[in-house]
Amino acid sequence: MMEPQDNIEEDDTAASAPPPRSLPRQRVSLQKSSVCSRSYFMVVMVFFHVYIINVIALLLYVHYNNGSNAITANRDFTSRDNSHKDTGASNPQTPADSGFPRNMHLPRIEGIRVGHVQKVSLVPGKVHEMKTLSLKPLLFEIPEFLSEEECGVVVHLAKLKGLMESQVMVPEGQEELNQQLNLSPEEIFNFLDLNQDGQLQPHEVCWQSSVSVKPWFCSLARLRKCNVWLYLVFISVCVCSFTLCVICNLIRSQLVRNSRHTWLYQGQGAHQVLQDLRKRVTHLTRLPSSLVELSEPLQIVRYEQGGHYHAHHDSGPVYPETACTHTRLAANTTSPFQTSCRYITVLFYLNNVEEGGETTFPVADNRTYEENDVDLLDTRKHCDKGNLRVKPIKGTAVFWYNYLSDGRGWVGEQDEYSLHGGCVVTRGTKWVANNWINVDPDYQRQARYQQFVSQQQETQEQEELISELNSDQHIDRHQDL
Ligand SMILES: O=C(O)CCC(=O)C(=O)O
Ligand SMILES: [Fe+2]
Repeated sequence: MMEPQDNIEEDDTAASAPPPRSLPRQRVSLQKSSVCSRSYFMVVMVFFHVYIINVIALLLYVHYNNGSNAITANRDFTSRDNSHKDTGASNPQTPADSGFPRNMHLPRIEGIRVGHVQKVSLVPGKVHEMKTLSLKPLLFEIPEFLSEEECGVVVHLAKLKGLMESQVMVPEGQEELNQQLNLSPEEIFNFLDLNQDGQLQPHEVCWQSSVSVKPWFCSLARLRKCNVWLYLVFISVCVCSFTLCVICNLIRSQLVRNSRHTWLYQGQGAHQVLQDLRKRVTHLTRLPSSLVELSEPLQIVRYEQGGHYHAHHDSGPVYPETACTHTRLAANTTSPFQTSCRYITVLFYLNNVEEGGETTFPVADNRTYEENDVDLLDTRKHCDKGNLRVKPIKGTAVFWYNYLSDGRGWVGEQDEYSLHGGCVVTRGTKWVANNWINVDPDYQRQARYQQFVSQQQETQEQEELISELNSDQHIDRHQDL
């Protein structure tokens, strides 16, 4: 664009003939127009560049917006609208025979109002009463869910199987050990996540830091493992010395939980009481049996006198990048974040506790949460300040939803009000059992998992049939406790 102007000037200077009289005026006007063209040119260029920058910005915006839409679409995948398509005809991966209907909706029991009692039929010839204890979380109590004998059988089986410490003390020098072991962030996370719910509660983190400043107690833990006699000497010293006992209690109160537990398989071949219990839970929750059957085994917990479980969520929040422990195998994901995706907790009381040991829901129905300054998570100190406490009565079951509904019949966000814990057992022992129903908030992942399991079962059945035919021997089913 500069060239025409230059040419004009060159043409002017090249003119060798004496300039006509009008030339100076013409030259002045030429110079004027040159100045105008330059500013015009500058303005045009500025506009041109602004235009180009705008176009690039627009393109970048569209590009990234599409990207985030993809993420949103991925998240929406958990919604029923999408799952209709994704698990339906458009998804050849979800077979009709995987026990996972294409339009599965999770029924959710209505609480109506606190104190509302509804009759439920769980076993032939008996009607149970189910009382709404709170709406946030949706929490119910069912007295006589188990008979006295059934409670006895479950406790007996747990004793036979043997219980392990629910939370072990952490040895000192943990960091150096980590370096030696070369633990990945995921492994360290799982290690810190004492209750394995996929998230780190303040107590879990606090416990780690308290360990580092109390090496003396860690030595106690080591001695306990290594030398029973030395440990007994320590225990005697603790019993005799008032000061030491105070410190012991302090440390115990810092544990997230002070209990022992074991797991009991409830599938084919398990004790009839355990199988019956699972069927009853299916009726109670009104969930598809395939979901209940593929959930965690029954967890039995024993608290000695002084035992507790600080307030916690049984399952953590689920983001698109969070994997569920139960569907992980089939999810084809390498996400370091995982949670147990326990949609429902059914808690059974297996004995009557002499004193204490209530299950607390400190923020249920949000009546006192805002006003309280105290640490409501501390079930040793502040159980009485929580909103709701359930007294453990032998045979009673309580159950609640750890997740809200997504409004379309599937699992939504974590229900923060489902925070709960076990108050300290002040006299006697406490036996409880947890039946957790695992559902992946991502419908597609749950579908793939169920498909995966049914394929495995088919292969196993085929193999069993072949080996039966080959050896012509009867295969005894494994009788698992
Ligand atoms: O012991 C209780 O009352 C509650 C137990 C509990 O929350 C659990 O085991 O996750
Ligand atoms: Fe719990």
